[in-house]
Amino acid sequence: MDKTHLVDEITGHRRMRRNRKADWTRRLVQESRLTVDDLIWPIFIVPGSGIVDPIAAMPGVSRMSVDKAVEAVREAAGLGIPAIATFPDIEMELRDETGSNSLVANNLINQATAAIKKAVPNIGVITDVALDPFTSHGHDGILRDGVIVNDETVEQVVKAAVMQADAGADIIAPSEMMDGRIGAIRRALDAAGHQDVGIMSYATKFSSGFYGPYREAINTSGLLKGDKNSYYISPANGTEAIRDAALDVEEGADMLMVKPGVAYLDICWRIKEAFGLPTFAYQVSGEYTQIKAAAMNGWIDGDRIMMETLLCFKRAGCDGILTYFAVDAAKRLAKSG
Ligand SMILES: NCc1[nH]cc(CCC(=O)O)c1CC(=O)O
Repeated sequence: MDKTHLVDEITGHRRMRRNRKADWTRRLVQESRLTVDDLIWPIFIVPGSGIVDPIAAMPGVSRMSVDKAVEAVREAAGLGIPAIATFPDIEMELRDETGSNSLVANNLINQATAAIKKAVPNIGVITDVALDPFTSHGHDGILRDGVIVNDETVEQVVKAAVMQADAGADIIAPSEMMDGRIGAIRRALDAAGHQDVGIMSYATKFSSGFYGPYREAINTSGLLKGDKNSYYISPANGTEAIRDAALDVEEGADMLMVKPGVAYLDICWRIKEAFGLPTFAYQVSGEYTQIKAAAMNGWIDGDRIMMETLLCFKRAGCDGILTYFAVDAAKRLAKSG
């Protein structure tokens, strides 16, 4: 039997492979593209100087003292990366029940912001106001009688946000998922003269096992009692996530984030469709580590999967990605011209 004829009968004139036949056709029809402009690089800061301390659970990622972070950020800016996000790993002695170090004007995170903005003024600095790096229990808010208290936490987070803006932060990114925080932070920033400081809301932050290596990086895993289910969103709930994001939009968020990333691409798509705000995904520590670990075993092509996952965020509607791969991906993008 004539095999060509058989295919023709089934497909008619519709042959999808025509557009895939050569490199030039594939380039012509490519829908989504990843560029260096899409990348935000999260970094970990430690006290001291001259320190580059590898994080065991995140091969290729290190905690850096402020001086080393400045050097690394200068390199990132040179590669064209538009923004970084900072997370502090502070001394255990400074952590307490209420995370009071978050309200010290020249704490580690604010020192880092000031130094980075001074040395590399053209890179955007995004800071988180959650209390987990500062609390002795590893929770994102203030713990009273076993409960993370919402309004009291918001009050503190608002003050921390203003201090971060005073230190030079360009965008405040609240990740602690307390109700009402976006509006409260917006009002406080405006009252303090920081009208131009933006808010990237961790609008939909899911209660996820993918955060494991991050908690090692900032040394909260040993501290954390219980889970974060009373403030993060259940991985089962997409519609609830959209409602939560809607409130953040109403309260004045400039940008929205979905976290974690790859397992939540449906949320990215829904958020972008629903609000049209600049939408970002956070490819979190566990996602990074999965790829790295498998690649180190020779089981997958790590670079290929890095680029593939980042491109998939773009296809899912994201305007950009927070990723520990940012520098590696930027280098690859520079090479491929
Ligand atoms: N405010 C907490 C916070 N800030 C950043 C991350 C995770 C980032 C990552 O896993 O890469 C988390 C989650 C958590 O520890 O519960």
